[in-house]
Amino acid sequence: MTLAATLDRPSKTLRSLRAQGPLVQNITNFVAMDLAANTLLAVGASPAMVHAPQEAAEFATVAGALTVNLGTMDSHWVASAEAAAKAAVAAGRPWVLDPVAVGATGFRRDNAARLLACKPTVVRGNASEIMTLAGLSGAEGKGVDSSVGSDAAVEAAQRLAEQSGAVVVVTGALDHVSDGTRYAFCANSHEMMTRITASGCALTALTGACLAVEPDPLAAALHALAIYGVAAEKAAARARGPGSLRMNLLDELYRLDADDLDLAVRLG
Ligand SMILES: Nc1ncnc2c1ncn2[C@@H]1O[C@H](COP(=O)(O)OP(=O)(O)OP(=O)(O)O)[C@@H](O)[C@H]1O
Ligand SMILES: Cc1ncsc1CCO
Ligand SMILES: [Mg+2]
Repeated sequence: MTLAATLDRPSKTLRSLRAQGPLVQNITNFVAMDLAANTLLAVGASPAMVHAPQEAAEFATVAGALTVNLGTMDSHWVASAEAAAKAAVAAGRPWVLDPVAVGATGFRRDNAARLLACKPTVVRGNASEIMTLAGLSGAEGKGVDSSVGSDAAVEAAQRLAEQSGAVVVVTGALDHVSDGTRYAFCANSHEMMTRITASGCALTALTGACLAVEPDPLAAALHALAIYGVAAEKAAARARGPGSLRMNLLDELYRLDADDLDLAVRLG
């Protein structure tokens, strides 16, 4: 399958990110805050971790995009996230849902259902999470990690996109994107990325940044995967292990040349 010409140039989105430096609000987990904020800064965006019930919704009307990650929620944070998501939608701002470990507990399933009802622009998760949200059983994750490969969740992604109206991203060895009608994948990445906690959560934050500068949500999600995947490959090539991979990932996101990106990316 050949990719539409509008989708196969992630350099355009990277250049827009650097030129516009979008403000991205993140209601994310305690583990991910540092990596997600540094990922956004490295590509040229401005992160703000704003979750207090007194301000989360107000801030969502000002930020270029919102991301909500259900990794370490409590009931107060869920209420903040729901209010912020509704405010973002009312203000015409895109928002991303990351349903961390949604299959693990009833609390997480309830939280994800409440947030899905607030119409996310993009849902980004691993294969177990996307299969659970699509109502397919048999793939309960191992806590926050997936128990199956991403290829097993392609149909679930399409089904969830149709059900929810969101663009759905499933990450893994191949990263898949569906809006229910259109489909694309990104093959760039490195297996060692699974040894860095919150590497998916940081990608969710980057997806928010891309949505703030690219109006087509499928293109924005795919280009976030491309930018992140190419940077991850370059970072892994020089890494001695997960510690230096994490450091190199931020360096490579910062250094990534837009023309090199289009040459290195493997999209389909
Ligand atoms: N088997 C794999 N081979 C190569 N890259 C992978 C593999 N699995 C995941 N990745 C990459 O790792 C990153 C995180 O994806 P993953 O599916 O692990 O997210 P996640 O489970 O939500 O992570 P976390 O919860 O730790 O934030 C993505 O960039 C993805 O492409
Ligand atoms: C390890 C962990 N636990 C809750 S959220 C999180 C970060 C990866 O999803
Ligand atoms: Mg995750």
